[in-house]
Amino acid sequence: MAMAPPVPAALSPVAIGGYPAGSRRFAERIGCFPLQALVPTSHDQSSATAPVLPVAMARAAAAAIACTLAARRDSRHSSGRSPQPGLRSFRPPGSGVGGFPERRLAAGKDDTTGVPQVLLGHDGSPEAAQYLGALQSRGLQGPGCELLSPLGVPSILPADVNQTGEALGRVFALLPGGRLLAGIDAKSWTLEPPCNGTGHEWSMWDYYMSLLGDRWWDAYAWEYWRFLRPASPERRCALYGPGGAEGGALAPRPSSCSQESEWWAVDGTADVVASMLAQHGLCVLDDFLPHDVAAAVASSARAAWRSGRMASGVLSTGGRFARGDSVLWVNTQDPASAAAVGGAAPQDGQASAAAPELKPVLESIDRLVGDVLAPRLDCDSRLRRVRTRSHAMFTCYPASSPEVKESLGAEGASQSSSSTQSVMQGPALGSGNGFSRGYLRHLDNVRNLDGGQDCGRVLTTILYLNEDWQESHGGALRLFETSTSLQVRAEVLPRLNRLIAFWADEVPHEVLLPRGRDRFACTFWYLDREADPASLAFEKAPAAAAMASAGSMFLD
Ligand SMILES: O=C(O)CCC(=O)C(=O)O
Ligand SMILES: [Fe+2]
Repeated sequence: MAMAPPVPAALSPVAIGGYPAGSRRFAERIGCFPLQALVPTSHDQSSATAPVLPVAMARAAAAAIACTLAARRDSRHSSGRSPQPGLRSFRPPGSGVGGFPERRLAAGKDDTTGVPQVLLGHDGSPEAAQYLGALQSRGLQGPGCELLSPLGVPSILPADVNQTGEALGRVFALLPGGRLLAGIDAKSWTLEPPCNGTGHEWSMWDYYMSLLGDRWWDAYAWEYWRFLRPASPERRCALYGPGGAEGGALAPRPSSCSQESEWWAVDGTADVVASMLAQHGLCVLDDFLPHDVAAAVASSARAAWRSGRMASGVLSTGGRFARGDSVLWVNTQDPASAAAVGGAAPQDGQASAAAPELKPVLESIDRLVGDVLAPRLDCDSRLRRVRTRSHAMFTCYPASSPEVKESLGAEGASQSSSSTQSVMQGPALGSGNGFSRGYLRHLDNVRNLDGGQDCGRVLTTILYLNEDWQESHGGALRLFETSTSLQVRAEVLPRLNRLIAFWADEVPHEVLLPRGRDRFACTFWYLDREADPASLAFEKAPAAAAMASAGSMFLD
């Protein structure tokens, strides 16, 4: 992989634009590019390894922006109002439409010499002009910085948007080495990571993909890498112990409990496990089950995969590229009756196969949730409201071929000049065909997000099923902090008989690409809604237990 050219000192530390909180919907409305507009800054740990957006792509994206702006301008002129962002209105770059000065962009295209050269453009709005002026006064000036402004494109923003004071215009820039900076301009110049694992984010990338074809991946990866931050020292120390490595066991079985099969339910240990969930939003238990129980489930999952019964994971919104797993919903008993209601094919979440080996697993996980966690987290009303459990979902993330070019993975990270920074794998995407083989950052329940639907999921629990899984096999579950989307909270390898539990509505996470091995897991969700064809009553539900101890006559 080509190293990113050194960041010219003249460009640092200037940050351009970014999405202020709340502007995301607006971004969708005008079909903006989700690239953050920024220049590497001194506090950016990853800039040394941030890949360069390929020049060809930067040019394509810039031309696409210009085309979109021009198309809007034309249609505003003809219809008198601004159209919705139209994916179809895009004309391929190079067609010379849109009045974008290709000539000028070309001047920046082979600037890998380190001579600062920044080409800037904006949509002609006074705010954007002012914004650029301010940038220039902060160092973006001189012979290396050429202003392409205005482009003759009037502001695309409808008056009501201006009144919100959020979004003011648009600026884009082509930086040395082909970095394209584009974004919605706003009053705030704060740098904010672009996304928090929402469907909105995925729709944006869908849009982006429709503009850029397969090259969208470069942009995604670029932006991802740009913002990715390793877990904070405090979190690492609390989760893994001093000097502990990511991917290790978080709550190892104490040797004094070695004879217990449910060692985690023993009083002192149970307290540790519950406080881990309370403090960190997740808990991880190694040797969760007797080894042969876990091994039986693992072979059942592998058999399901080999038999071809697993189907591609389903997403309800956006993100055609977002997940690369195959899944099979299973139940402990013959699911035919649930699956074949009215002869219809089973829906997402409805079991379509029986896996009797799951019975002891379910009993243990129910015990963990109902008897260990719920009573100890009594002050957290989320667990008290749990009533049902989803069917179990077997997943397989098929191995990416060893030669998958992970241009943003360990190879890129190892070029980091910082010895304190760990080598971190790139985003959950396979390169080349633009499709994920992992699962891009998401939340299992988006109910806390603006306009997000509540799917009832409270706690996600996953049992991993891969014997001898090493770090070199990739495939970690990467969990992020809640509010800072690319700040890593923890990374957990999918080792056989490891159980993880985390809050479904609070912990964004992604599955990184497995390398050279298929990756198997079994997931259950605990829900705060009534049983339906995709879920079963959870007998150890804290609410039920409380009623039982109170001798409620309504308990059935
Ligand atoms: O398998 C994993 O580690 C996580 C999968 C996941 O995030 C999901 O299915 O929602
Ligand atoms: Fe998930």
